[in-house]
Amino acid sequence: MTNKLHSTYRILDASANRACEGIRTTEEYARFVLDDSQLATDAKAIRHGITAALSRLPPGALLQARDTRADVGTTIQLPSEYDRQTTNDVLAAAAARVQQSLRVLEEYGKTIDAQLGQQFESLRYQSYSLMQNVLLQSHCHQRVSRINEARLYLLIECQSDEASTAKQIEQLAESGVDVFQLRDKQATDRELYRHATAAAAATERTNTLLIINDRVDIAAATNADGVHLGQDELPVSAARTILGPEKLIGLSTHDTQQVQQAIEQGVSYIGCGPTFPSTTKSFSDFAGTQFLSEAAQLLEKQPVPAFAIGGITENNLTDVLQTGFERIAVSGAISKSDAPNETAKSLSAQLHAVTN
Ligand SMILES: Cc1ncc(COP(=O)(O)OP(=O)(O)O)c(N)n1
Ligand SMILES: Cc1ncsc1CCOP(=O)(O)O
Ligand SMILES: [Mg+2]
Repeated sequence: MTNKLHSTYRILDASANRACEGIRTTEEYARFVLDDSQLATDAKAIRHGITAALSRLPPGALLQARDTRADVGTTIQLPSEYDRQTTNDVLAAAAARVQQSLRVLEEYGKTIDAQLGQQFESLRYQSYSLMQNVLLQSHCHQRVSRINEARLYLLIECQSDEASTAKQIEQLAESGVDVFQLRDKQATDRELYRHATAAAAATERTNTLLIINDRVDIAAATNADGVHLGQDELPVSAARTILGPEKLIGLSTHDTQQVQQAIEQGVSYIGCGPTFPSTTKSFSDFAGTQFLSEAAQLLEKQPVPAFAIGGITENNLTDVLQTGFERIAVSGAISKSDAPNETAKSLSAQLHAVTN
């Protein structure tokens, strides 16, 4: 074997191993984090495709060329290779590894035979769509687990400018707010769009969620996590058509029949109320704590995250918790407080004390 061919085989061997390891890492994520058998099967098919492509080479050629002890690359390590905080960091690193190594396989493969290069090119394209689907599913999965874990949900308006909206989110996220809903009935479309864009960046930085009130279009056009709909607004199915499978859809409910229908429509969460008279919205009828108790019972058998809403404050939170609800959505309690961050901390602590 010529020296040139020997080096090429070493490159193909190392890159095939890296690609297969990266795909295997993705496959485990699809299988054990996402519980998605189709994505796990797609990943496996790409791994097998790599093995099939390499079978065009003389049997044992790659193994014979392997010389790990003489490989100068095994000792080159960057601090970033050890920086993995979450399973998503692992997935992102694996995705980058797969794409780089398939490109290397494609380029060096071409020097051996054009068809080998083509096979790796096709596997690289397959890996792009696999990674895209896994990442989309992973976003969706993260949103669903965040809304499940959320306890304190805050409705906010656009502040004087986008930076102030973002700052408000950052401070209140630090104080325990898990979900922010941008609800501003006065803002123009352009203002709403700009503030939603800034708010989405702030919720991403703080690992919280951003929901847009009423406006499916703004939720779709920005990086928001979803939309909140009322009973007279766009049907859930229509919002789902616009938003696709990965965004959250919340629905307001005022009686148990609406709760049952919301569950059947596959909403991501529900708002239940109004519970008490509110300082930010006026109502003629109140579903009250009786409705919360009935809804809590219904939700025991068909769990969907549910947030009690309407006039909830530190003073009446115990009445809400007694109904079996463990999540609340508020506006006035925090936005009209003299010390919004302290109020948010106190509400969050009380809510977490119930479930911990
Ligand atoms: C979490 C949550 N629950 C209920 C509502 C009320 O929504 P809706 O009935 O559509 O009324 P408006 O907010 O649009 O006035 C909500 N916004 N959020
Ligand atoms: C939008 C909305 N829907 C029911 S109450 C309410 C306003 C927010 O609630 P509060 O200010 O009373 O906490
Ligand atoms: Mg509405």
